[in-house]
Amino acid sequence: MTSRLPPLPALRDFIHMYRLRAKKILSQNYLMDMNITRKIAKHAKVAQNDWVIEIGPGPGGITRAILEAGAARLDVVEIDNRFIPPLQHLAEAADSRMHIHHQDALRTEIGDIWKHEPARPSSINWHDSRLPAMHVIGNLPFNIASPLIIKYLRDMSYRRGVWQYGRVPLTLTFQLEVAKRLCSPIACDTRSRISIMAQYVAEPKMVFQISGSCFVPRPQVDVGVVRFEPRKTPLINVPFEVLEKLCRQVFHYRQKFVKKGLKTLYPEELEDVLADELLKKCRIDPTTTSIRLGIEQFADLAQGYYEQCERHPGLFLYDYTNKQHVLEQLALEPNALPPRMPQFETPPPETEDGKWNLRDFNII
Ligand SMILES: C[S@@+](CC[C@H](N)C(=O)[O-])C[C@H]1O[C@@H](n2cnc3c(N)ncnc32)[C@H](O)[C@@H]1O
Repeated sequence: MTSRLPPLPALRDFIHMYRLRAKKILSQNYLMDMNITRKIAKHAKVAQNDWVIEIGPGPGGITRAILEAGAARLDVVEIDNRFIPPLQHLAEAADSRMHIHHQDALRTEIGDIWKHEPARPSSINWHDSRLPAMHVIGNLPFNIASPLIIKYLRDMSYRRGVWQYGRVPLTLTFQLEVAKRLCSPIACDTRSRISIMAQYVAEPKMVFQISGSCFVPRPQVDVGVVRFEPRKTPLINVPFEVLEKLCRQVFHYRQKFVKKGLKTLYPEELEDVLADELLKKCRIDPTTTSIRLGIEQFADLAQGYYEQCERHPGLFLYDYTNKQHVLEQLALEPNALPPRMPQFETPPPETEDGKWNLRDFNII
């Protein structure tokens, strides 16, 4: 079922009416084809009465599609003041369903937007198979897509922001190369830090691709639309920041033996001992490469590295590019130990015999 909007000027006319020339500095590439914007809303699974936050609505192509799909409430976050009048035009047509936030998405705590809204859809327990009737959607500017997805994955891992309400799905666009990395399976050239960070806490799926020629102005690259469904239980049990640091160093030398990247986690005097200890404990061949490591091996590495950081205060703060870094001094810093793992309620057993295995997830 769709919700009709009263007659509005066509998107193209909107652009002319409000003189909306794309600004390169804000990576503005508009989607003018309503068939594509409706396809995004459909793949995001927006249903009648759902609540949605849209990042970077611009002239409002996806915004219209979300309203047409029947969203009961739509909050849009847009940084460029030139879009506010056309968005207000749309909001008036949407019969108080739409709310505009003229601000920077990178500085916006999207979880706060609905905090004091009593009519908000019910929260749903993370272990429930159902998802809350809420969505985050955006055709993101390429220049903020990466920091924003990292922020959202971190919030998801801590079940904060909109994820305090349950496993709210995210549907975002990325340049195709980044979309492929997010969804990359093991042993592919596209496998990278972001593949692990996205896949341990969510199930990212590239739902369709959009040719660059569908955007105005046309970007140099094609685009992938990725839908992230948060996992009931993350596949790796260490704080987000610890995994992020481990992955950054492990993927530092993609073509080299994994040990070379791992060594950059430690000060020179400890690098061989601690890298060997970790590899041995995780039963990982030191001559393998990072792209050949499965999520299960990352889970072991992350757990082992976390324990090392607890045993050697200051290690978590160590940065091999900073020549001033000395472990004894870092150990005196207030945050010398890694962050604590957030405590969530124990998940119910996944199978009849109460056991579950990472191999049940087909991404290893
Ligand atoms: C690629 S355009 C997409 C516009 C529209 N969603 C569409 O599909 O046609 C990205 C939009 O994000 C906005 N934007 C850029 N940086 C932003 C930020 N930090 N916070 C919020 N919006 C931002 C731009 O002004 C622009 O409207």
